[in-house]
Amino acid sequence: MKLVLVAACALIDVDGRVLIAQRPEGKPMAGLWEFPGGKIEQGERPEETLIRELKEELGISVSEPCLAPLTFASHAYPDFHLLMPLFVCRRWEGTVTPLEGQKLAWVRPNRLKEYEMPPADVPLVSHLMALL
Ligand SMILES: Nc1nc2c([nH]c(=O)n2[C@@H]2O[C@H](COP(=O)(O)OP(=O)(O)OP(=O)(O)O)[C@@H](O)[C@H]2O)c(=O)[nH]1
Repeated sequence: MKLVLVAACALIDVDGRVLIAQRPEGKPMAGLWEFPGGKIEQGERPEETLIRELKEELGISVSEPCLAPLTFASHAYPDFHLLMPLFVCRRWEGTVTPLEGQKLAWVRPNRLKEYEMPPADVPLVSHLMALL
């Protein structure tokens, strides 16, 4: 089984809402809502992945001390095993902008269950509810 490492980040705004993004058409699991992030590339640390992905996907600058580890997902998909650390971030520079045509939503943690997420993400929601 292939192990896929992905770094994900829950951005949290001043009202305690969490940012989720909808996977665009044409990608696996299109239409599901997920945390911004992406695959950890060779030689990258998860924090570096997130700083890169948050810039590419959302146009924001995040500094490493603002990324706090919260929990992780370990989930067996049919074709790979996903290991995904989830960080939280409350401070960034710039305006969150959907640079890859994705839909974005700022959601209170107790309403995250109304958004269909990949199966790996479902157990993460209760951690966010406990935090916020
Ligand atoms: N970013 C992100 N990926 C997630 C989450 N949950 C989850 O199962 N994943 C899975 O982790 C992988 C993320 O990699 P990605 O976003 O870089 O991958 P992708 O499908 O866009 O592929 P590509 O980058 O090769 O085009 C995908 O298989 C995605 O379905 C999540 O909350 N955030």
